[in-house]
Amino acid sequence: MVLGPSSSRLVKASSVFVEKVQLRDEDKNRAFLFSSSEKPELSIETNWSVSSYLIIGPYSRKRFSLWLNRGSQINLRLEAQSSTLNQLEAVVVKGEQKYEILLPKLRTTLNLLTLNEPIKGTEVEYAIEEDDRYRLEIINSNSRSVITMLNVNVSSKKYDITKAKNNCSTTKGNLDDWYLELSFVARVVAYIAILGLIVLFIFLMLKYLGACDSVPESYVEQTAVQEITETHPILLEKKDGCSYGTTNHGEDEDSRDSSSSSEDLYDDHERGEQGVSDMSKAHPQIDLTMFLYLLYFLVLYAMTKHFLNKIQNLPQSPFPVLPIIGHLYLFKNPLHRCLSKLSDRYGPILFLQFGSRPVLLVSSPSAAEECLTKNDIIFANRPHLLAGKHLGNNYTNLTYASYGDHWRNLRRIATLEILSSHRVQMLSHIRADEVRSLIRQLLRSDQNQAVEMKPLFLELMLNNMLRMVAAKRYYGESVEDIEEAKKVHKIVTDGNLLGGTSNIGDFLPLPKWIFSGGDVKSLIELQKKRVSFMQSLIEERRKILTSHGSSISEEMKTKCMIDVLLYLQESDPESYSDDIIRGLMQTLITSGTDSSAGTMEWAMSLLLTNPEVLKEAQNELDHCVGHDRLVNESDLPKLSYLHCIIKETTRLYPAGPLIPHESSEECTVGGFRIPRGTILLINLWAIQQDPKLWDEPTRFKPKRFKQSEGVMRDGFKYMPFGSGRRGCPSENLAMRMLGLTLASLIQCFEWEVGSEKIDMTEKLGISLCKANSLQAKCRPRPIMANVLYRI
Ligand code: HEM
Repeated sequence: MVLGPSSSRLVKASSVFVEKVQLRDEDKNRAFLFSSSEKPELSIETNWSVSSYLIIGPYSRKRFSLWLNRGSQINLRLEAQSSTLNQLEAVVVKGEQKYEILLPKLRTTLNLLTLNEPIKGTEVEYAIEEDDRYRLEIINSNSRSVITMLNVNVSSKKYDITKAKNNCSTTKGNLDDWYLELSFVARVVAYIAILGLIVLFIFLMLKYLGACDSVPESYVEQTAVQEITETHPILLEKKDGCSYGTTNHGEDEDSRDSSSSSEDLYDDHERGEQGVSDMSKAHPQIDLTMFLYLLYFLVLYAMTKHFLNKIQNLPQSPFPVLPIIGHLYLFKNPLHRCLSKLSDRYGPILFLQFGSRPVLLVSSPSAAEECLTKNDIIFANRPHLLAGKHLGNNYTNLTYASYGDHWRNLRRIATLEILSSHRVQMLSHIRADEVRSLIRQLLRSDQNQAVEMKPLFLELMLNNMLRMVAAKRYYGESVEDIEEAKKVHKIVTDGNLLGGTSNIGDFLPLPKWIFSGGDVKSLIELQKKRVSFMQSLIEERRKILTSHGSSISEEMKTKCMIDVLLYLQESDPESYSDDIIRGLMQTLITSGTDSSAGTMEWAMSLLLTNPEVLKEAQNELDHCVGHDRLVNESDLPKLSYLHCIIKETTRLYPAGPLIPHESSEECTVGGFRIPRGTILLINLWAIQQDPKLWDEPTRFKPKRFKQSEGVMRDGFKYMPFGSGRRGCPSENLAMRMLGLTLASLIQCFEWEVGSEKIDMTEKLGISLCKANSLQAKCRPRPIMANVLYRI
């Protein structure tokens, strides 16, 4: 919670439910905590003021959060050079979740000192009408940084704590946000007592309904009446007296009896109908009983689960958790956004139940750090899901394998033999070739027609990966076998589609075939095709290598990944079996194509919606590379603005917005107990757009990364490639590919939006991609004509 200098905040906690309140003050601001059985009066008034010099960058803002109670007054005074003052603004924003900009009570302009350039001031005053969090924002709309003097004068209303009992301490005179943490220890006894009362209440209700319920008996009786034949009603009529024909009653009665048979029949028919209508009344009662039983069961289950979580010291969990489906009823697509909302509401460490599977949802850098450093090995497993079983070769592929010797061996081969800086550098000609081929394709396209970008980026990445893996390209120029290309395209796109879909059967404690029979069939079919395609590539390379016999050169042995691995297979057939080679090929092709192609598409979409950023990137390229040659990979370190663009794109649209891991043993996160076998989801998307960590988090502002050039991580608040043991092994390759492609497209073409507005809707498959593909128009830049002519 936020506090400010000399302020007080009232927190209500019922002593029935709360046993203890703890205050954590990690920044050592020193805060007092008082407890009182009565609500204290808001009657103390204190004045405090702070003056501070601020340096605010161009088009940016500085913010400070305070807690103010109703009746407080806040006065802000800004002083700055007169030429900048008009573009400086101070506002107060109210609210913790929903923001509301307050209007000042008073606004005056002051004439102050006169130096070389006169310093002028402006003053605003606000009256606070509600206890809430308030954010002071100083907005600089100048195109240059400004130095400003900010004076804050607050007349603050505080609660009178003279009648309070316990306390602990503070005072700090600057304007930093003050975050304290209050935790409430639940009074378990109170919860159990209430649970008992609810159970008793439901039980009594059921009992009461049962006692009043003569329906079941009459229901049976009436059913009997309804089933008998025409003569039976007369028999029934005599049931309580004597048997028919042996009566002692008088004649009248006899005659009435005999003559009344048809009436009785009619009466009984009516009674029969009565029975039917009673029966129809009985149904709602039965339904109600069933419903109450169900409700009783649900409440009991949810409350028991809730208590157990508290008793077991598990993190907070949204209430209620339902039997069988757990919290699945809460989710909708896209999952990362939905989970982010849950974290906003319940906190950054949440314990969820995806059907029968426990899930730890983490949405803060500190909790992510705890999972990926202190508990790195414990969380180094991946969750076992259907896709991993069928597409991951029974969880033996690098991405799906559990942490252990097998995974270590695969990871070693991938990082040393395939994705090492040396090998990535050696294969730079492939990337350059493929990017040039993309440019040629765009040059041939109709300039008045919009081009769909995603298929082009996918083909670029696929050709690139297939050439690295098997020295073979499948698309575009100089590809003869179109049918084969289509087949490969389908295998890869189906893999992206099915690999990214979560199956409900993964989470329900029921046999998988009930919910995922169809999905499993498609996964098995697809995997068969993938295995046969990968094996055919291995055989092709094996044939080429054996045909060269011992005359094979060092250069040939390292032409592509399969060659390197087949060569290693000779000396260590077990570590480099065909199975392992196939698995690695599959992993690289699947992990490498969609993530990078998707990021390229996001980056181009963002550039087209922010033409000033595109222009600045083009200027940088013109300045650093010029117009006489095409940009190449060795230029990338000089292109710092382009690097910021890529970082900002992966901040807003990380290819893996939810990083999935699983715990192999019990551990603690944020002081909570996390059981073994818990799926960990780090909501990277939520962390990278957290308003507490990022200024204007949803805006595309590449310059925010200007200070951290060259690095692709900022602690645990920005890590698009993950972190720790299971972090992406291909960051270097991906960054080169992204950098070279975007730089070439920006250097060679002028870009325009293809349709009126670019739709930025997200779709979460194997990676986070655009729901609707980007359509863009491009014209070759005349200034690059000489280069493009030769390309
Ligand atoms: C923009 C491009 C990319 C992004 C943003 C990205 C991001 C990620 C992330 C977030 C993870 C999970 C990290 C974790 O679990 O902690 C990951 C894992 C992985 N990535 Fe990437 N990736 C990209 C490109 C690539 C490429 C081009 C390849 C391969 C050629 C690749 C191969 C892998 C593999 C094999 C893993 C699994 C590692 C393991 O489980 O041990 N990625 N990536």
